[in-house]
Amino acid sequence: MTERIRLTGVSKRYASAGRGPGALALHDIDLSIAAGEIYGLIGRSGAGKSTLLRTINGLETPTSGQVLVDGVDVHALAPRELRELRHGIGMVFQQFNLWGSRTVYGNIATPLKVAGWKDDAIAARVGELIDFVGLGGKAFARPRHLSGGQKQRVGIARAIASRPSILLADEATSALDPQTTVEIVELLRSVNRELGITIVVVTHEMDVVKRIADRVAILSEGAVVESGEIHQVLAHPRHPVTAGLVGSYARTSLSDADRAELHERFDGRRIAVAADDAVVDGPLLTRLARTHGVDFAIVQGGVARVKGRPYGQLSLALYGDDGALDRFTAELATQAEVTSW
Ligand SMILES: Nc1ncnc2c1ncn2[C@@H]1O[C@H](COP(=O)(O)OP(=O)(O)OP(=O)(O)O)[C@@H](O)[C@H]1O
Repeated sequence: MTERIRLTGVSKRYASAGRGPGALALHDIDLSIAAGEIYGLIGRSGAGKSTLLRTINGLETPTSGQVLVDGVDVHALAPRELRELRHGIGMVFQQFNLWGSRTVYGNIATPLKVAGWKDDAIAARVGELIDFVGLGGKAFARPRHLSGGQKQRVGIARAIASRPSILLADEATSALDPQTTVEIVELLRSVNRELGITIVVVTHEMDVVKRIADRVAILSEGAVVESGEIHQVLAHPRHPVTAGLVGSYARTSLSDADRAELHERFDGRRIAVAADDAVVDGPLLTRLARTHGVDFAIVQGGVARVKGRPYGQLSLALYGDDGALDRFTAELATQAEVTSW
């Protein structure tokens, strides 16, 4: 694995408006992002996601710690070197940040002009990008005549115009409706797959990281509380903040209120089974139930998939005699994560 971005012990405290210390936006962040992957940073509003993203291209300076991009210490660079580094890092924004007075062509061409490209090279590159992002025929439209999704396509074309190796996406789909979000996520995936660009996606939407990320870090109050491969994190969240994000998204796990209510209705043996491959990609539950003479009802739960692999939870109420229930539960537990509720 070639490491593209590494953060070591990164903390950021904003200057306070008045007396006393300002907000501690980042606390001792360690993160490693590989070349060619899509890395998701998810967390609630105020968790520090944007601040973290902006330390990568030097828009924010950490109070302490180090940010390396391709081994180069971003915050030790002279201004001219930093400008150079930024040519290799594109960025897209929630509100698109297009120049309203310029056409689609003008928006995409501007960073190339600034970088000193010749006019004919710019024309060829912009034409190519307009096709790549699916805006054929719109070259001379102004942003006010474009939909949100089309504006973000321009934003993406502009961000990748000078062939960066990294793209930072700060809530790039948060201003879009669900269908347009899916389309923009697909475009970002093409940027990653076809152009080999490493992408860091900041979002508060679980559905977005689930669709796009290879790996994910969960931020809470300026700290990374959990990180790992996307399926692993969704299927087996270890931190309550992660479980909260996954649970409220997939609505699979029981809240305390659900549990209290369901306990009144189901006072026998109650188990929750993680919706692992073994449980939902085959007839394990019914087979074991038949073998051990047990019946069950699924009282709540859900199964979702990430990269084709299932995750989620099924809450069951079991019916049968104690010995049969013990044997059923014990055998099930050898193949799936089983808890009682
Ligand atoms: N320029 C600033 N000056 C002072 N405090 C700031 C500044 N920018 C952010 N903060 C504070 O730092 C913390 C992290 O903010 P940040 O914008 O990074 O979080 P976020 O997870 O991206 O949230 P959101 O999705 O709401 O933007 C918050 O407490 C915020 O109020």
